[in-house]
Amino acid sequence: MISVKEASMVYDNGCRALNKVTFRIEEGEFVFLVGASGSGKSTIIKMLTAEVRPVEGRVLVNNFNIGKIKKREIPYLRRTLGVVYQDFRLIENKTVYENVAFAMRAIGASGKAIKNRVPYVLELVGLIGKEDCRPVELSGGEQQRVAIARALVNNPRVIIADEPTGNLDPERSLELMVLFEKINELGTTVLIVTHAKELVDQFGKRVIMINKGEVASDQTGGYYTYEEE
Ligand SMILES: Nc1ncnc2c1ncn2[C@@H]1O[C@H](COP(=O)(O)OP(=O)(O)OP(=O)(O)O)[C@@H](O)[C@H]1O
Repeated sequence: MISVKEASMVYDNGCRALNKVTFRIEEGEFVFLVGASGSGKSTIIKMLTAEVRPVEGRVLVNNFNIGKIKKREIPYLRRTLGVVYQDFRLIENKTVYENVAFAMRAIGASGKAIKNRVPYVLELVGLIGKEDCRPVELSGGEQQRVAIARALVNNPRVIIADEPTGNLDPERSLELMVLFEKINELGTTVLIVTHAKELVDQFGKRVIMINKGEVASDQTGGYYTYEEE
């Protein structure tokens, strides 16, 4: 569960990126986070992953209090979150299988657990047959699926994706959103930052719109609009 209450965030240079932001995301929800460039979406993601801290207000993520979290607790917070970035961030000299298995090894999973789990997530994201490929041998959409498999492999409670379709064509973007929907149906909470207006409208999910560091609207049902400055 994610609970953000009256949270503000100010960068070191004095830029007030978030101003008294409030929203709550329950277990199992599917939420789009939208807003113009510079409105504060990435800052919200950074706050949820404890890369930055609120200067006021309260932010709870899966029972961790981000304002008070100790440095040594941050890896445990992050294990409850699977984060997917626009630029994939895969390890270039490892295969698809190894990229995903690596995330399990990093938290000390047994060889047996890895052998059981990795094929399951690769099948879930539609990458069976690509296990031995290196990222350079894959399309953009396939690379993004590897990133999603890696984010999912440790069974996080929440998947957070920052512009996951930013580098994909409309057809691949739609397929990717369908995959996120499937992951959500299997029980994982999904939070997606996106500029892909058509997709957001098409899926009819809850949409939180950020404008100049504040929540401008929070409603379910798709259609949204904002002015790019
Ligand atoms: N490291 C930083 N130091 C100082 N100011 C920053 C930093 N990162 C972001 N900002 C500022 O904070 C505000 C919010 O930025 P943020 O990256 O959260 O926006 P965004 O909605 O994710 O934009 P985009 O859609 O372009 O990725 C902007 O005014 C930006 O200039």
